[in-house]
Amino acid sequence: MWKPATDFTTMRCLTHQLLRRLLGRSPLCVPGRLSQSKGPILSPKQSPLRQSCSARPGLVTATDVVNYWQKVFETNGIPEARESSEYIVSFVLGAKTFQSLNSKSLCTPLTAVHQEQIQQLSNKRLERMPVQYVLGEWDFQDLTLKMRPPVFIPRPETEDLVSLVLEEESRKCEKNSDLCFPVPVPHPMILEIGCGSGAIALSLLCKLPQSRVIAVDKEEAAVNLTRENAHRLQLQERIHILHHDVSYSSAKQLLFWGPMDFIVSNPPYVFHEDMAYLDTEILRYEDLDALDGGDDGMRVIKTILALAPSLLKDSGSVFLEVDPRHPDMVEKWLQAHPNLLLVLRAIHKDFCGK
Ligand SMILES: C[S@@+](CC[C@H](N)C(=O)[O-])C[C@H]1O[C@@H](n2cnc3c(N)ncnc32)[C@H](O)[C@@H]1O
Repeated sequence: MWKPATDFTTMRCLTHQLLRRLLGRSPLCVPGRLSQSKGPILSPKQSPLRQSCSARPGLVTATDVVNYWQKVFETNGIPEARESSEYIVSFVLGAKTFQSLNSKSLCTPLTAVHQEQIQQLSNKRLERMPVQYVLGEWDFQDLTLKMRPPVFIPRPETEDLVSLVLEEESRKCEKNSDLCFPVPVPHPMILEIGCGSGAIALSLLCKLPQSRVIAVDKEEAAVNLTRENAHRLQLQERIHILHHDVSYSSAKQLLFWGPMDFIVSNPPYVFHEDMAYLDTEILRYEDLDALDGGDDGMRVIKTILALAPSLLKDSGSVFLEVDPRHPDMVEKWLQAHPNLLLVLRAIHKDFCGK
């Protein structure tokens, strides 16, 4: 008889602690009440760039421009002003980070074209557009993924979720090789429910070269972006991307590819009443359905757990990213549904201890 296990793992981090760890990475994981946006105080069109030039009179360097836009962002209450400015300037100069620009690039006067590009991108940030959407790309694990509103921007704590699946897979392989007569381990089949930009699915495919992934999302924009990212990364051969709204009756459709070794999901899990307190960046630009988990944040979690017994292999596991309140709630829910034969096997905290 199969005995699926459920691992509960990291949860979306909504603390300033995270901001400290993330400085320079994501402007999105900061908690925040809906800010009272008053619009720009400084108009970047009245740019005092020339005054801030520390190269030759009349010329501006990358450092000047970063300092200038940092001030503009700060004056206008844009979170992570310095990081936003650095990301935009380095992106336009073809670098990932400001720190990676060499001293020559930092001292060379910027061209008018570069200044214009920086101005255009910075104006988007002034509208509270997340830096990831402003740049149109972002890194997740070792991958650079295209980003496009309103598809959910992958958060750094979700990298922990991917690592947990990888650890479980390598544990399984080790266990098998310890056997006197190791059996050939079949290539892992993974189902991701709610793939968004494809961050989890594509990272797993990259790290597990024998694996296959079925990536499902109910939003066409998400499915299209996952497909685009899969092609860009040349991973399209091992991924099936499905536009489907997963419900209690999805088992037959999802079983088309056979039973799964892993179901992984970062589902919408924000309690509905907390939605109004999310950052302005999120509320204005991201698909709120990607975050809103209903009254108890469990709407999609329950659907996944109810489907898991029919979709998993005997030794299969479910990995979910959840809110800190959810593990207890899930345990109670599983106790109330003993017919599912699911066991809550582990709870992992994310890198900021939540
Ligand atoms: C929090 S986002 C996670 C996206 C991506 N996995 C990541 O971690 O960056 C949740 C995703 O689940 C999708 N989703 C929500 N409910 C769904 C459902 N019933 N069936 C399929 N996808 C769903 C949303 O469209 C969204 O893309």
